[in-house]
Amino acid sequence: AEMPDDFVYLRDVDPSIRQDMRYAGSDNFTGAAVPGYKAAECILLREAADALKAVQADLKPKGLTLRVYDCYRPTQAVAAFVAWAKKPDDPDAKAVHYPNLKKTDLFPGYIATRSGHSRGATLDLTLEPTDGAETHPRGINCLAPEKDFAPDGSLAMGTSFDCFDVKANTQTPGLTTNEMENRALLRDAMAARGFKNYPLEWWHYTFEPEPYPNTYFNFPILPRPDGGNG
Ligand SMILES: C[C@@H](N)C(=O)N[C@H](C)C(=O)O
Ligand SMILES: [Zn+2]
Repeated sequence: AEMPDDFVYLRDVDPSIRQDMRYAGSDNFTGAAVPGYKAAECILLREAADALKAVQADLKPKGLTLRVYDCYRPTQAVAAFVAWAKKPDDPDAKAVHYPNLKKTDLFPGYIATRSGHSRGATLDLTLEPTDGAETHPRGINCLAPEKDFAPDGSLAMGTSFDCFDVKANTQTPGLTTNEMENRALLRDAMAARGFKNYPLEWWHYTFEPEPYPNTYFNFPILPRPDGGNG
């Protein structure tokens, strides 16, 4: 299947939004590149991408930029997550991403068996200073204490991305004032342009009303047709 006409590469809509597409490489909870991610590109429905561009513009005067971790997710990738759940733990990936839970506890709350990401209007993201260094350390426990920033240079949110734990719940108790303010900053910036947060994961947002509320797409994420990859 090919990408339908109403999907776009986010890079074509707003190249200033940082892209750190974790499922296209091995730095994710499965420890390997995920099937269907053949390029490190954020793809979204045009309406969602346009709204995200508006969020990015709103944040610019604050010296902040969005950093996206996952956007459209093919259903073959969701199937690969479900298959992953049936295999034994990789101790390293467990220690980083779900130190307190069993794989079977992760579904469907933290990892969906039928994901909104496959409908094209959902994405995972955070905030970071525009002038911050783009670092990408690996293997750090996602619950490790953060000061002002997460290990990847993004704002401290209390956990890093894809931390499957009660601490990732957006309104979890025990956050510092700074972490609560950062989560609220992201939530308010996204809400202003039509995105709704998923209460179990501070990083997960859906543009509403969804253009395809009942359609789950499975076209692969391919390199941008002009060959540009960044
Ligand atoms: C796996 C995580 N990044 C995520 O997106 N979780 C939600 C529940 C989903 O899979 O749709
Ligand atoms: Zn998500």
